Amino acid sequence: MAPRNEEERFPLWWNPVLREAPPKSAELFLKDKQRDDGAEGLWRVHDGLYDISSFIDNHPGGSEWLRLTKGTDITEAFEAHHTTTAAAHMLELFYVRRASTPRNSPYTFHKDGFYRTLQRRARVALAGVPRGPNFASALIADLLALGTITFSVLAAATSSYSMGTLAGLLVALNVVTAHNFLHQKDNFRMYYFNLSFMSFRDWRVGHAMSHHLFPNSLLDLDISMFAPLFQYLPDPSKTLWGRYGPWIYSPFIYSIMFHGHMFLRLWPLAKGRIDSLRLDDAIPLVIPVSMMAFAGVSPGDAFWMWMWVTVTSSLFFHIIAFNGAHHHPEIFHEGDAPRGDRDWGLAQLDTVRERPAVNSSLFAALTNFGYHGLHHLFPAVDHSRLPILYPALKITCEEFRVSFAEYSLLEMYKGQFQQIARNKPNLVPPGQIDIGEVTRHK
Ligand code: HEM
Repeated sequence: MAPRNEEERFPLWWNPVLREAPPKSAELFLKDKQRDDGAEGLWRVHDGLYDISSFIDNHPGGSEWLRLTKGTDITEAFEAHHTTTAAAHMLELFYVRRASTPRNSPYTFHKDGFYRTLQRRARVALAGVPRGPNFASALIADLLALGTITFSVLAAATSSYSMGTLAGLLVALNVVTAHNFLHQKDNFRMYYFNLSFMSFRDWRVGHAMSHHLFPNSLLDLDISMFAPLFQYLPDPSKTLWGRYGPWIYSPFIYSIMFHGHMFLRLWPLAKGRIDSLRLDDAIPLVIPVSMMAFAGVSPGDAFWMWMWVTVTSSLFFHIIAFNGAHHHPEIFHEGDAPRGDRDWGLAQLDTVRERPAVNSSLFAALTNFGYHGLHHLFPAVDHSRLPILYPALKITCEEFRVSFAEYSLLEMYKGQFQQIARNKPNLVPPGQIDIGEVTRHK
């Protein structure tokens, strides 16, 4: 197939008529969707409008998913989060009418397409298997949370900034692990995420609804929120500084990002908007309060050690997160020629590369965004259960002649910076690779 022409290539998701600027926050992302999705104040799934107001508080996944998404098209979220057919059957009870506009999203979920085929196989593989954490997954998360507090207290007690750095590493690993839990039905381990000053609530929108469902596009907040500091899309208008500056300033920016979240948490307070704060926004205080309570240090000493733990954890977390599975010059980003088949599942695989080193154990996967392709395809399934789905993924990839490539950690680290430097769109769509080149998961 010949490379697609300019009009077909760009924009794929981004409709400049509808939006003046990419969304920069979870709030804006939802507002844009409410305006653009043709959901008419209800919930849109494919071309149907549904009023699920009466179901919000009974939703087995938790009420928040539905409350947050009122007035938007939830097709991708709905398809990806349910591994049984129960939700689809239940949805019919709430049907109101057909939507009057076509869907804004380019993605499809055809009955015999890649994702629906994989979903059917995944259902068989997961029959009788709980979707939530197994013992090991829960234990890893709990021990990391406990380790975070223990080492923070030890750092304060010994006034050791090396110990504080170790505590920072544990916070970072704890937060990446807690990310597994915020995708699932409400559970207490999702609160571990907030120890970092980030909020699991914001991540349920900015990460679960935006990045996960529209990866590497302008609707992906992980892309739009960090521009112009980190410009991942292959935009020909990038400046030399925009392309190569991150090679110099990344570590500094990574280190202060948690403080950025702290500022965002405190900003409503400064403006007297106490009602916008939730009880779980106070979770980061567990660290300094534990330092004072168990190490007996003064509030001032606890504060400075806490700030150090926050800086180091921010650095470690963002090294892991930014250099994860999505950015490399060979991976599809909006602006590149897209695959002709707009199946949602294929779009996930086109924007992810697996890293065997972080798929080598459950601990490595939980703390480094491992099993990433499957995690995107089935976000509500605990990481400990995902390996069960590899045979289904492999067969489906073979059937649809889809490559499922694996890169080394180093390739991905280098690739992330090379991707920021890339300003020319790839003209050859994903899916043009010969199946013989496919690297398969064992
Ligand atoms: C924004 C859209 C939605 C999201 C993100 C979402 C998320 C979730 C999550 C995380 C779970 C727990 C899954 C598990 O433990 O395996 C779940 C379960 C469930 N949800 Fe939703 N949900 C959404 C919309 C809906 C809607 C519209 C309905 C039906 C009207 C629905 C019905 C159900 C049912 C019946 C279950 C339990 C069975 C199953 O997991 O398949 N959900 N949902």
